[in-house]
Amino acid sequence: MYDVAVIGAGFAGVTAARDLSLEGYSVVQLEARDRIGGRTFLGEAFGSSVDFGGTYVHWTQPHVWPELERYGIGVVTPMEIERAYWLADGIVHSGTPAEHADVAGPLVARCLADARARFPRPFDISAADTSAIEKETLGDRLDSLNLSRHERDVLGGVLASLVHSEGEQGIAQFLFWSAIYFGSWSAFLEAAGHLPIEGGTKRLLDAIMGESKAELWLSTPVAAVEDDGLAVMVTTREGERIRARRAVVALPLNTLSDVTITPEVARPVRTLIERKQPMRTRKIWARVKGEIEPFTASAPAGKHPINTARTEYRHEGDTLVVCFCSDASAIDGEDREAVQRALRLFVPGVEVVDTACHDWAADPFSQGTWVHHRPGMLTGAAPLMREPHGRIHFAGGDIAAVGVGGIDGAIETGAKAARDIVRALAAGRD
Ligand SMILES: Cc1cc2nc3c(=O)[nH]c(=O)nc-3n(C[C@H](O)[C@H](O)[C@H](O)COP(=O)(O)OP(=O)(O)OC[C@H]3O[C@@H](n4cnc5c(N)ncnc54)[C@H](O)[C@@H]3O)c2cc1C
Repeated sequence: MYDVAVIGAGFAGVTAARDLSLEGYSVVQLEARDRIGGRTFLGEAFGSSVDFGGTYVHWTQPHVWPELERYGIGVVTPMEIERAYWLADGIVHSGTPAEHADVAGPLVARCLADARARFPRPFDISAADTSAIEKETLGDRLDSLNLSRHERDVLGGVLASLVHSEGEQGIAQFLFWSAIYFGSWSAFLEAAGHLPIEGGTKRLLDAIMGESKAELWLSTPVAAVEDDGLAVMVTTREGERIRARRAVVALPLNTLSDVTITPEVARPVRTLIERKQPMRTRKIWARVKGEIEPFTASAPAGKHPINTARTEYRHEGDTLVVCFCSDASAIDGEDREAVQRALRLFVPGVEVVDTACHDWAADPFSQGTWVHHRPGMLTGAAPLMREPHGRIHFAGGDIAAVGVGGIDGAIETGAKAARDIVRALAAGRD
């Protein structure tokens, strides 16, 4: 019998496995894919390495930053952006980033004006009454602002990299993210999407794994996790059974309905698992010919197949552009011509040489991208999942308390699960 079975080897799982194994516990880590990293994935494209999933970190993020410092890993300085394009009311506008901010800033401020009042102490979600906003979707909020079509498109464009479905995503998570950054959406965006890890996310994962003493089993999807009152029995899809004193379930929310959890979880948690979280976006890398002028571009969800694009790196005389598409089904990321057509709306004549992407929505071991909670879930079911369920401890960026939706949150929850287990086992609570 192992002390702990950790299921999933994304950032949450590898953090939990490292921390527990360094405390002297025997740990087995079961991962469905043939690689670690989950929704972060440093892959090969254009004769180089690019991150197909989670990428950006920031020094204001309290969990990932100490990890980078622990292993002496830096971040990449982003390319200075010179031009902004934004699609509004059917017309592409352009200006300097400051001119775009002047147009968009007041609209974002109106949309998220109550962020700090709703979440005065973001680490304590019960600090204020959130019941009203937890019934509200992003679409409800946009409708309530009485915006002109032009204004709604400008605002929709600023939010677009984080939108799949205005009618399904709760406004609460937008307000929460803004509140973490003292009510400044632009500060949140800078933290969430600016600084890639030098050498890619795999470098940090490998550093964590290098210290971990856990036994890693790749290509081992788990089918069931049962707390039988004495210990936890983990059953793989192949039928192998592994017994442990405790288990960490560090799986994407959208895959949890494929795993039988016994005893049954609380009803709100079951609802969260069954309804899944709605984010089915797409991230596409485009190699564009030449060293083009550094730009950002935005279009509201549903109004263009590419909703945000940004020049990211120079590469052998060309430029790598990262694109986010609100709806994965709206564009085939492998279709060079479709990507070129979509980018030409913003930058006429731009020549796309090659594209690369990973389909996170169709991937059975993610079934979506980063989490965005439906109304009611951020302050309802997610906090319940952060508490131990008998000997089973859930972890993952999808249920994080502060870093919800990101690498930082994955590390936050992996470390918390490890602490909870160390405390429980040290107290003799098997
Ligand atoms: C396109 C994209 C862009 C993103 N951009 C950013 C960003 O810039 N910055 C940021 O901070 N975050 C970003 N994110 C979010 C971030 O990547 C995730 O929040 C974070 O990596 C989640 O880590 P995790 O360990 O909770 O889950 P995951 O990384 O999903 O790990 C879960 C693991 O469980 C495994 N698994 C699934 N089912 C089973 C099973 N049945 N049995 C065993 N194993 C199983 C999976 O294979 C996976 O390895 C992005 C995500 C995507 C998809």
